[in-house]
Amino acid sequence: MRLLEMMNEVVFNANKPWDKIKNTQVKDLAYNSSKCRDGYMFIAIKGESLDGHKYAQDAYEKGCRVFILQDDVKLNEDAIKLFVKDSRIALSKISSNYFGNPSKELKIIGVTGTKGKTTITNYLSTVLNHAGLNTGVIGTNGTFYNGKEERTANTTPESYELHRIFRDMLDSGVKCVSMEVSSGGLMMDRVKDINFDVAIFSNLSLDHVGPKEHPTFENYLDCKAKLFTLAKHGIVNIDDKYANQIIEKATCDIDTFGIENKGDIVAKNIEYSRELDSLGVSFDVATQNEEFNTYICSPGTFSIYNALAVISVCRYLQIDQNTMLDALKSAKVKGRVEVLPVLDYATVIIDYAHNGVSLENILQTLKEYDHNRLICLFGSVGGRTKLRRKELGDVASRECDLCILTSDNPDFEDPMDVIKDIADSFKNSECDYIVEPDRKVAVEKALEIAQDGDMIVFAGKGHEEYQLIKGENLPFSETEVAINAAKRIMENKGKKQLS
Ligand SMILES: CC(=O)N[C@H]1[C@@H](OP(=O)(O)OP(=O)(O)OC[C@H]2O[C@@H](n3ccc(=O)[nH]c3=O)[C@H](O)[C@@H]2O)O[C@H](CO)[C@@H](O)[C@@H]1O[C@H](C)C(=O)N[C@@H](C)C(=O)N[C@H](CCC(=O)O)C(=O)O
Ligand SMILES: Nc1ncnc2c1ncn2[C@@H]1O[C@H](COP(=O)(O)OP(=O)(O)OP(=O)(O)O)[C@@H](O)[C@H]1O
Repeated sequence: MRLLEMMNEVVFNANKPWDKIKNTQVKDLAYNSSKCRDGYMFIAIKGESLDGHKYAQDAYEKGCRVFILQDDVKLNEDAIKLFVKDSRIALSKISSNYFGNPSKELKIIGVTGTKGKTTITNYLSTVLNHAGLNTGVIGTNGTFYNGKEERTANTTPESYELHRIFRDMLDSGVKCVSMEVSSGGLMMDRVKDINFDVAIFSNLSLDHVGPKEHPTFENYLDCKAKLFTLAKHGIVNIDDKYANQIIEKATCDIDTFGIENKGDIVAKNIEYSRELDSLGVSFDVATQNEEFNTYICSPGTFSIYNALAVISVCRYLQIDQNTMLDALKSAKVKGRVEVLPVLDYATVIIDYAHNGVSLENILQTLKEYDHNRLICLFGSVGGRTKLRRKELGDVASRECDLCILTSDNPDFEDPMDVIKDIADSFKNSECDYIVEPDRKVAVEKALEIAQDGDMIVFAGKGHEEYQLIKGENLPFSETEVAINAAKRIMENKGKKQLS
């Protein structure tokens, strides 16, 4: 591709005369020197831990002759150096140009917020695909479209990856993209050159503030709000404490949703239902002109908010109402409040909740259903802040009847040290707990002690199919362990296996 085509709309100074730049061709671009090949352009980024400029020489040795730089670096005479103010911003524009600006031809819906991003994006793709709009998903669980699946390093991948994925989606017939937009992605300008059709705000609570993330909560909020300056239309959860601040910073028109009495669309007459293989909720949706009943097979108030976000998008995109309601009825997301129908006398749930806010949400939600004991199995990641262990321990010891403390990605830390920190929260609590560092044995124990009407939550792993131990992701499927253990238990009780 012509270098100048790639640099379209990028402001730069060059170390070479116009004639030389004008005729230069570039094969591809890379922001990591290890990915550089002969004829590539290298973009040097000043990162959180390293400075990409230090790797320019490495890129040169691999055959790069065009360099996008913020600072000058010493390179051989034949290197073309293009100086920009901010390399990450340049990366975004250059990537979009290189892949032919695919986001302009796709309908892109971005979801931001502390909780609910994965759930809303997946619900959206279920509904839109059901309505005949070929929809791809980008987020924490990876990238999915047309039967293709790709793991990505970030919830919101780097701009180069995003535009590459958009191009492939477009070429394979995708019309619409439902993507998670993390505050980190917004802070690092990964989505700067995306034309969002719709932006959604689910909620905001304290998270991702600290080293290598956001310096302050205000910065976290500002980054989330940025999405509403990149979109044509916004959809906001008006019941959230920070909704008005998001709306004030938005440059697009906004629709709102809420429960009971606020918002352009409102949920009311809420009823919970519990079956062996599902926990659901039905409610009426009221708009200015109409009212209709909705059912979703996910429990609690937060699921209603997630569904309202999806309903708002469908209304904006003019999706047929019956098609939408039909798809919402069965929309599920792997590892998000996923009910495993394995015991015929207790409800077993796998959920990704791995911080205080989300664990509190799921536990309080489950308590709204009739139950015997509420049992929670969980651990906390090793080698990270002890605050998360305390908040998880505090919430679980307050909300549950029994807890099973186990491992959750201990990495290089001794799982028993993490468990001891969590157990501190139980000192002044009436909640009993069992310690079992081996997560497989812990899951088996939890199912063995289950009684009639119990609700058992396996929290933390969600969709993850590994356990991070000593720097290595070792295969571990909580679902598989639970299904096998439950089969044995049902057999021993002389009962028919369920799944
Ligand atoms: C701390 C952080 O945010 N790091 C992100 C960042 O890496 P970085 O640019 O700081 O990388 P660095 O290691 O300092 O290296 C600087 C530059 O040198 C280059 N390099 C490095 C080594 C080498 O040999 N050659 C070379 O060229 C690197 O490619 C890079 O361009 O940019 C990378 C590309 O975009 C990200 O993959 C990476 O995310 C890491 C994996 C991460 O964990 N990030 C978290 C904080 C994050 O982004 N999370 C959000 C979800 C949370 C939220 O809601 O905000 C997400 O969207 O995933
Ligand atoms: N709207 C919501 N409000 C509060 N909690 C929620 C909401 N939706 C889901 N949850 C809870 O948070 C957990 C994570 O949900 P989800 O993965 O959809 O959020 P996310 O924004 O993608 O989170 P993360 O950034 O941790 O991946 C769920 O398993 C559930 O327990």
